[in-house]
Amino acid sequence: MEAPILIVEDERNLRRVLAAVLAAEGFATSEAESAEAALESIRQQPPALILTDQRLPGRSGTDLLRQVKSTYPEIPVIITTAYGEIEHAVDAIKAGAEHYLTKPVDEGELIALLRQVLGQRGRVLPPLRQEPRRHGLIGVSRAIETLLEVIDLVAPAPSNVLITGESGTGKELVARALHDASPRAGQPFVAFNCGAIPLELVESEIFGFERGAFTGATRSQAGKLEMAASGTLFLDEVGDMPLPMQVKLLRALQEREFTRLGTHQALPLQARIVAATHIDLAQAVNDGRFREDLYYRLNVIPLHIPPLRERRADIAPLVRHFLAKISADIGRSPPIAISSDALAALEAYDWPGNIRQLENLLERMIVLSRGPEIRRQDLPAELLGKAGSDGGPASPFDLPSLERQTVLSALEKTRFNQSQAAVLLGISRKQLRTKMKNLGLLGDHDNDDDLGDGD
Ligand SMILES: Nc1ncnc2c1ncn2[C@@H]1O[C@H](COP(=O)(O)OP(=O)(O)OP(=O)(O)O)[C@@H](O)[C@H]1O
Repeated sequence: MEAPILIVEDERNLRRVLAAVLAAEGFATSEAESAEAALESIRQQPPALILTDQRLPGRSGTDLLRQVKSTYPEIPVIITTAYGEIEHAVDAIKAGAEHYLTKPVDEGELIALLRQVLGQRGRVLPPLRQEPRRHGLIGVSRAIETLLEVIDLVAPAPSNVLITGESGTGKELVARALHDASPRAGQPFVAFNCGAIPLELVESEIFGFERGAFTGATRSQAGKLEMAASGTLFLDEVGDMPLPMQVKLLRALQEREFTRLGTHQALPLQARIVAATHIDLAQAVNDGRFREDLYYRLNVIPLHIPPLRERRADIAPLVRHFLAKISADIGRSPPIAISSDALAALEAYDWPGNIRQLENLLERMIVLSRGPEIRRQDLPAELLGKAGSDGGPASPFDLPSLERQTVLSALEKTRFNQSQAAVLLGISRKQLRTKMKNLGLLGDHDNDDDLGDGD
């Protein structure tokens, strides 16, 4: 589950209001009424971000900030100060706060700032609020319209769904949409990438384990199935699930119960399973790499998302959506525009990495661009086809993008767990951190110890 935003505020009503505002925007929250309570809460569950009032009983918000920065330097902190106490805000920024907000806090400003700070750290952000029926899925193509209709149709059913589509086509987004449109919306949505980690870990991650179940199991832990409760368990890259684990998952689905490793006590399986794969699972069944019986269990309702090149009508609305969203996330106002010939080039390109590639490219261009709009000549050569690669001046966006995208995508797939991302990339965690540093994905103050991992 996503790490929460920790709200530290001694005024109970204000704290509850802030929590409600953030929850309505889709953020998980936790609360503390003092610096001491906050430190305890951080020890138990490191938050994605801390939003703390400067004025607290006992130790101040700035004291809390200093303490957090010395032990958990990667956790961003936003301080709220009373109007007229700007000197506290200055102290806080000097002590390492990412930002400050003056009270009364403007809700829109707070949300925009949170999205910006968390987005910069690569956190998964809740989708921007959209008209309800579109579930955050941008697009005007027939394919998207059909997808939306099917989502509304199948969301209420308990049946398992198998989402297929190339990498970056929006499988996880669709899985979340299915969850949000279902009666399970109030329950957790838990995502798990089956391809990211070795067999022993897949099993303990999905089923959980009891203390002493294996060497190193120093405490009991609930698995993803248990965490999903009556919500949705999203099994990404299910085609990569090791065969022995497929057998165990099948048994759990058939018997509607499972056990944590190291115990015989059965727990009921209540979650809906939404699985996704970018490989041809039917082919994997033929090749003996995927169990046929499990395939049928998961594929009760198949949902296919076509690649972007087969629905080019969606490119322009997606570009407009990302230009506005990314500009807002990085605090760029007015949002950056795009020239019509640049847009035409984007519409003509084949997008092997689909929407994720489009989103990443636009982000890079917005961050690096100084002008008011993205022009055709700013686009990377590979996007302009042969005409672009004629030895003209190198585009400023032609950075070592492939490596960056590979690293980012591994991190995204593992929800920013660096150890798992390193396994995925086949390099050591240390090598990964060096790469991240070189690619500007790690701040200078990011520690080299184990605290660097995401949730
Ligand atoms: N129709 C859409 N409208 C808006 N954003 C989209 C759409 N489709 C995908 N995206 C965005 O594109 C990015 C990639 O989507 P997502 O992670 O869901 O893809 P995926 O198919 O699960 O990828 P992978 O197979 O690599 O895990 C996300 O940031 C997602 O929000």
